[in-house]
Amino acid sequence: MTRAELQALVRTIPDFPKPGILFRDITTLLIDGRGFAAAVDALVMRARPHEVTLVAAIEARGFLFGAAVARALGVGVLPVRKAGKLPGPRVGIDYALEYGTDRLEIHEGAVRPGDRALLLDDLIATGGTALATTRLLREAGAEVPAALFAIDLPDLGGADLLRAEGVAVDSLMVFPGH
Ligand SMILES: O=P(O)(O)OC[C@H]1O[C@H](OP(=O)(O)OP(=O)(O)O)[C@H](O)[C@@H]1O
Ligand SMILES: Nc1ncnc2[nH]cnc12
Repeated sequence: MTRAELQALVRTIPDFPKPGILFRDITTLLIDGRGFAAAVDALVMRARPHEVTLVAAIEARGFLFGAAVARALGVGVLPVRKAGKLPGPRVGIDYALEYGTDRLEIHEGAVRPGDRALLLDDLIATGGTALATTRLLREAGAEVPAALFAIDLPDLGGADLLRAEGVAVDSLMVFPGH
């Protein structure tokens, strides 16, 4: 499947969840068996050279790709969760979103010293989520050599911010504009 074919499976919905936001909806891609398989396969291909020991997937849409990619790589998947979901002792970080603020958490001890974590999410916009997750994982003792996204919104600058932190960033689809 070409990049254009994959891109055609993403629906754009204006003014969701707030006026002025062009929401890139991946549910249409997910329910298309060929599209989902093509996206996962392409993410796995990009992930392999980084030789990661763990996939860190960000709640909620990141879980969908993260678990599939981790299984294909033969490594574990670390759910990076929104505040209040994890039952045990946890470490967390607050961050700003394109449309609000939030907090992400992982369990204490979820990362082993020397782990090479691949950050995985459906989309990068301002980069607030990915940057906060990178810092959280690094503070917990992991290296974060690379981050992969199904979609990059380059005009919001998130991918460049993450690269400036020393993370290799790649994505399957690029949507210019907001
Ligand atoms: O680059 P940023 O500006 O930080 O935005 C990207 C994040 O926003 C969306 O998640 P959202 O918080 O809407 O949560 P969801 O996956 O639970 O829908 C998306 O899935 C990314 O995680
Ligand atoms: N424009 C957008 N579309 C879908 N998810 C997003 N997360 C942050 N910005 C987004």
